Amino acid sequence: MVRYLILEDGTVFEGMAFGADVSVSGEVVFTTSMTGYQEVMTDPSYCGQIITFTYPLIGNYGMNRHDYESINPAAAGVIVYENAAFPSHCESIQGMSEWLAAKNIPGLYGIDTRKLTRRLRKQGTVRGKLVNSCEKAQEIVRELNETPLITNQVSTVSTKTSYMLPNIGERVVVVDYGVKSGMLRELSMRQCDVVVVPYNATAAEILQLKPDGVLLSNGPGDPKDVPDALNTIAMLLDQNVPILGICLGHQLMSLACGAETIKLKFGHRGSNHPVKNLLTGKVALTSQNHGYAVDVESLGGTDLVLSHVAVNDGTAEGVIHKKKPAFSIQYHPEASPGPHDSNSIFDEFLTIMKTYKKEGVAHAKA
Ligand SMILES: NC(=O)CC[C@H](N)C(=O)O
Repeated sequence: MVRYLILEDGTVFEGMAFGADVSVSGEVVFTTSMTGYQEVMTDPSYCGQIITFTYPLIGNYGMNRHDYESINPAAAGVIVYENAAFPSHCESIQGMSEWLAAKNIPGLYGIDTRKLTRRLRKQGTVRGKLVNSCEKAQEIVRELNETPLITNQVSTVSTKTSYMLPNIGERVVVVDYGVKSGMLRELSMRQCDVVVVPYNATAAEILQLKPDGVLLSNGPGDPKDVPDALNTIAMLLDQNVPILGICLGHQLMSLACGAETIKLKFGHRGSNHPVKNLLTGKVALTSQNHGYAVDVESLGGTDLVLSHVAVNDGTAEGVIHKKKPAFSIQYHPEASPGPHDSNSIFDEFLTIMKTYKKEGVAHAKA
């Protein structure tokens, strides 16, 4: 069956349908990851977006039981060049198309994904719609131009109630803005006693859980769409609670400290983005998925120091608080299938929590 991608500027790509038979609109983005499509498609940070894979063959090892970043995917749609119709892997339990159909996500294959990607790089990310007929293309283009991007993604993907992943180590409260299960896995592997709370949990509710540290998770959309989080984070900083912010969590912590965020032209999505640690001079390859970034210029008047930069475009990739036990990074140290260069970020967080616990600082005012 034929399927089309219609962009807000009127461009039409004709390809073939796979996955669910529904039409969706969303922000069209591209990822350069060569593997890990199951993790990408289930990462809640893609909520409302149509993901284009630049790697030409996707779906070849099927879908397995383990590689979910969330059980209910939030991505709007998927675009690939070739969709492997006959996956082969001993752990595969389902083909990608079957899985997408079950999750009500439409897919488009057989279009020139290089052409689409070049367009997104040139023009920046655009709104688009996946449809089975382009008869009403003009109407669709008008609709795309008149409808703003959705802004409620965090409340859509965040947990509605708190839950625990009990263990014997440090108590970490994870504020779920759209948390990837990989982050919880990294904390559990380090025996952290994890409590996950909804995105709108108040500072009082978080402090009542007596955290040794707070992890501000990744999540979808514009950080400025979650204004209530800023006050909560500022109060946690004020109480000297050790904080690690990742991706959206990093952007929110930066905003809470008075910095600004900007929208990137076409974002960073892929698993080989080089990041330079300005403190050690070392470069790590990282997995990334973000469309916004902390504005380097805006850090000047704040208590934040720029700790990491993207080698490709010089944008901010991490900050450290000058006076509080808090730091945050834009990339994904928990990345699965990798790279694992930055996995030690979780160990650093653990060290900070242990130090503060020993010195009794974290609970001093709680
Ligand atoms: N992975 C994330 O947390 C992404 C953060 C934010 N939604 C952005 O696109 O920049």
